[in-house]
Amino acid sequence: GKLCDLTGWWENDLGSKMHVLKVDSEGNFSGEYHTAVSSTDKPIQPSPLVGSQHLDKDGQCTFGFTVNWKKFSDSTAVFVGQCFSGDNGNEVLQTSWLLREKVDSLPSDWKATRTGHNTFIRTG
Ligand SMILES: O=C(CCCC[C@@H]1SC[C@@H]2NC(=O)N[C@@H]21)Nc1ccc([N+](=O)[O-])cc1
Repeated sequence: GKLCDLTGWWENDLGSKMHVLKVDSEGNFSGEYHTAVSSTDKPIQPSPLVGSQHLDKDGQCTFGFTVNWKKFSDSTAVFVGQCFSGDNGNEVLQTSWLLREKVDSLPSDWKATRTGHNTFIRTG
């Protein structure tokens, strides 16, 4: 089957958009994350992402990437997931994420990490 190459534009169930610029021969990639939601009241800005994927021939590769929200919030998200080719050939990315916000002190560390999941499909 075809290689699962994450290059391109993706949209998730929250309406966030991800642009993967280029996947190199090692599976490393970079891009930009345009989140549709945030828990900071600062204006949302596109934020850089870096990640890596497997380049399996069956097209159902696993991957991970990190988003640094440096432009508008002192927090970091990591996503891990797998690409699945639907029956109609459409690719779906099933992901889980951890979102770490910066907290003021160690006693607040317990409440600093959120987790969730997002599904992404390619945008036209
Ligand atoms: O809000 C933020 C930065 C934006 C996070 C967007 C998350 S990433 C996982 C999920 N999937 C998406 O597409 N979008 C959401 N950081 C932040 C978090 C917490 C606090 N806080 O003060 O609690 C402040 C800023």
